[in-house]
Amino acid sequence: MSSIGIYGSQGRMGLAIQDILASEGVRYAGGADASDDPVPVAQAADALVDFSSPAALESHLAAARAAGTPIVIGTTGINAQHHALIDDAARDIAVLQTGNTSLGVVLLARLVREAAARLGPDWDIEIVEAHHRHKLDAPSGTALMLGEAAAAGREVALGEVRVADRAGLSGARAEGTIGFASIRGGSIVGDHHVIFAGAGERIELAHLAQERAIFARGAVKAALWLAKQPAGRYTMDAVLGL
Ligand SMILES: NC(=O)C1=CN([C@@H]2O[C@H](COP(=O)(O)OP(=O)(O)OC[C@H]3O[C@@H](n4cnc5c(N)ncnc54)[C@H](OP(=O)(O)O)[C@@H]3O)[C@@H](O)[C@H]2O)C=CC1
Ligand SMILES: O=C(O)C1=N[C@H](C(=O)O)C[C@H](O)C1
Repeated sequence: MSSIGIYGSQGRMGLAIQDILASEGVRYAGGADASDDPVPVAQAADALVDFSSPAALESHLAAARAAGTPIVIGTTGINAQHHALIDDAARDIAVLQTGNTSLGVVLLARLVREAAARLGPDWDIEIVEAHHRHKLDAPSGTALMLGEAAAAGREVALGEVRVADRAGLSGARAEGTIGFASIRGGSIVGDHHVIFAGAGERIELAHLAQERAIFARGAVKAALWLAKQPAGRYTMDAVLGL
């Protein structure tokens, strides 16, 4: 039986993953949280999942690398420096980083890329996400992932067209930009709408998460798949065979 260790084990996602391990036929190798040493769990597990904090990413990657244990990074709010750390670790171990582990969102990103490629820049792209009141980062990792998909469809770099703040006298919308808006409230698990607004018509592609178990199942599936891969950086598309 394969075993999985969890960084962020006592958080919302950590507990959701622990809830489903037995039914997925997986052994729990233990977890680590803010005040714990990440090394023992890395040594005990066949694969790790990280749903904790960007501040912990460097030490979690170092522990996984030292133990030679593959790791799924689900933590969001990560920046270019974090991505460089992930690329570096992926020279020695298998690492999968994703803003969303659900099958539905991975497929949605495909559809967004396709729509963005077929609709010209006169179709404005806006991404609206809604999450629970406890979420720390914005835009969500998923919104950024969908933005990357839209930008890839248009063959532009997201960093050059991204607009995340329209407070104040922001002026008319610049053609070709991709806008982001974030809503926070109550217990919303995670909603994402990608709006393609044309002249006189609009297309909306959306994913509505109704329970955290969808992310937990995807994370476990990814970890079991990753445990069999050689060193390298992977995405959920590969896990799901898309
Ligand atoms: N990719 C995906 O599909 C999904 C990603 N997420 C992302 O996962 C992350 C966690 O979300 P969620 O479970 O809701 O958050 P929670 O705040 O509920 O849990 C975070 C957990 O991480 C631990 N933690 C915080 N800081 C550190 C640290 N420095 N070192 C080790 N552990 C730490 C906390 O431990 P302590 O309590 O001791 O501080 C806590 O157990 C977020 O970034 C979120 O956006 C969430 C859902 C799906
Ligand atoms: O913090 C959350 O809860 C979630 N975070 C991820 C994100 O930032 O996109 C995934 C999911 O939407 C839930």
